[in-house]
Amino acid sequence: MISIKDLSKVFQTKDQEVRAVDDLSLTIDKGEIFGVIGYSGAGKSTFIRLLNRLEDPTGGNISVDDQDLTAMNKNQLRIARQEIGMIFQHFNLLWSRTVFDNIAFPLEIAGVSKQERKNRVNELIDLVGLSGRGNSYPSQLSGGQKQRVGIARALANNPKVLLCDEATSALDPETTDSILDLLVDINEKLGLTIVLITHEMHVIRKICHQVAVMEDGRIVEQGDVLDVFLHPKQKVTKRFVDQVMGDPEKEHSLQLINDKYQTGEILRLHFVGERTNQALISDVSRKFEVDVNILHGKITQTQKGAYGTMFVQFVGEKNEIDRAVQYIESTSVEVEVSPSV
Ligand SMILES: Nc1ncnc2c1ncn2[C@@H]1O[C@H](COP(=O)(O)OP(=O)(O)OP(=O)(O)O)[C@@H](O)[C@H]1O
Repeated sequence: MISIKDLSKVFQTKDQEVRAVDDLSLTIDKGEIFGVIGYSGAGKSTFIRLLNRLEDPTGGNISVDDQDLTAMNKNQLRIARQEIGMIFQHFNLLWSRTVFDNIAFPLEIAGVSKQERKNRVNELIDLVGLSGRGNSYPSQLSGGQKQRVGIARALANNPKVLLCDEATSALDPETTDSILDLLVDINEKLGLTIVLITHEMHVIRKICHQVAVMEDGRIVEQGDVLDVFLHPKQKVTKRFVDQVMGDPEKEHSLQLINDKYQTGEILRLHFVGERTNQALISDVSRKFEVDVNILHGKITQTQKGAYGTMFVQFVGEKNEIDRAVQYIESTSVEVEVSPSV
């Protein structure tokens, strides 16, 4: 769907050359929610602006649906851009226009008739959950509502790709979640490919299928969100994973657990997929003669299922504990008995 090859952007300032994007290659599949995460200065904004040529590359190619964006002239680019919607951190709405007229704007530019515009805008207002607010002005809306207008406007021309430039960074955590839910909803309903940049791992965890970690203009790690969460390789990736998970073993030393709970058996459960912790724990207590105490842990949900670590204590006959452990081993949950410090 999107194929990026050897993409570079060099900014020439008075006294130095900045390689904001440095020889970057990436493939993004159709229908995917693809997140790029990095700290400030990593080159994320430059990267996403290159994807619709708001920024012209110094080198390399970008193809969307086998169309080479980098080879297009202005006129071809104008048409191609109708297939690529974009939303921004600070919404970029037209303040003197109503919600309705903001969303209608790209349709006016595309030469869509008045009646068709009206139908399409009303449809979009409903899709983003702003029914009844068509006549409001942006200044009368909350941050979350403004971003909903931004999303509706970006979707007006039925794009195949939606680019999100730190779309939730200006919003509080609850509003962030509702906007992220809306993006997932749109991705599922419309089969839209979404590329987002962020510095928040929470955003990646909650909605992305794939993640790329960016540092100094390059992708230093990339993969399935769950895989990257489970096996972060680079230091920078580990720091991002710690942002949402903390490190359960650091926070609560195993030694402490072992000292405190000396009866039964201590187990470390590692959730890596579909099963939720509640289902497994209640299954075990129902099926076997063991008491299960949850001691400590953190499980989080990603688009590909639950993941995280949990420490539990099983109390009961050794025989029953062994059977319960065998049962857990037959599931997707990894189990370690008497984990070492
Ligand atoms: N127009 C420009 N002229 C010169 N240097 C630039 C320009 N735009 C970006 N840069 C430089 O390119 C590098 C990458 O910047 P970019 O804004 O893409 O990073 P970022 O990861 O999006 O960070 P932030 O989230 O802080 O915007 C930085 O060193 C920045 O100073």
